[in-house]
Amino acid sequence: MAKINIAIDGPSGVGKSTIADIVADKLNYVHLDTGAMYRCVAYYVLKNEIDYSNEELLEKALSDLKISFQNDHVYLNGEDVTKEIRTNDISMMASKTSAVPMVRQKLVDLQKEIAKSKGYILDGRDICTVVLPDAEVKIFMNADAKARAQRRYDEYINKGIDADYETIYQDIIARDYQDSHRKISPLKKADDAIEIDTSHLTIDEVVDAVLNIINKEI
Ligand SMILES: Nc1ncnc2c1ncn2[C@@H]1O[C@H](COP(=O)(O)OP(=O)(O)OP(=O)(O)O)[C@@H](O)[C@H]1O
Ligand SMILES: Nc1ccn([C@H]2C[C@H](O)[C@@H](COP(=O)(O)O)O2)c(=O)n1
Repeated sequence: MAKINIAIDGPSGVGKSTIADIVADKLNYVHLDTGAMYRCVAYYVLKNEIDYSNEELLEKALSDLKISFQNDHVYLNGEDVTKEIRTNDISMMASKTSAVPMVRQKLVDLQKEIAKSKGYILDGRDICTVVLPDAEVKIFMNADAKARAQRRYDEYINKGIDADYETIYQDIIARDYQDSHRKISPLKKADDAIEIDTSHLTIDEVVDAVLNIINKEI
């Protein structure tokens, strides 16, 4: 069966990467988690104490970055940063640095290059609107902020990570605001994307809903 490209956007913690991973496995597609790329930039900026408002310093930093994915692991200049990029500090910094035009330019170009051929599922904030506006399937996943905070809280507790529901909820609200109010490529539903509200759906139900949409296209 001929492969297509699938674009998924949505706010923080809605389940984009969980669903994209499962669907990619079922269809034998490649999942590209674009949020992980923005997280790598944030990690590099924080680790090297780079003033990202200084264009010269930022340009040099971006030219030094080599991001790669292998077996569900994320590598930054050869270092496995899979766990390190998932902290709350990195989430908040990624939301800030992703609003900088030079950062977006570099990562969007890379993402477009990677998904030049078919068989990719990309998830992020601007995939349907900017990165893959011609994708055959475009989905906007949404869920109530309280449901998203509860899921993230449960995830941390299950992993044995200390967590406070109220802090997670406030961070989600802050990140939603930043990601959807920035000047360049803000998070928004593309006019032609199909919206799925996952607030009251299980992971399996969301996977089924996504597969139903895809099956109409392939
Ligand atoms: N429909 C669902 N029902 C219950 N839990 C879910 C559902 N979808 C995802 N989850 C859980 O919610 C958490 C957040 O999911 P995930 O990391 O995939 O979201 P995301 O949209 O990729 O987040 P981010 O944009 O912050 O990276 C995970 O613990 C995941 O297992
Ligand atoms: N296509 C994308 C993907 C991510 N971002 C920004 C905004 C997020 O707050 C941050 C981290 O992403 P996550 O891992 O939570 O999906 O990166 C973006 O602007 N565009």
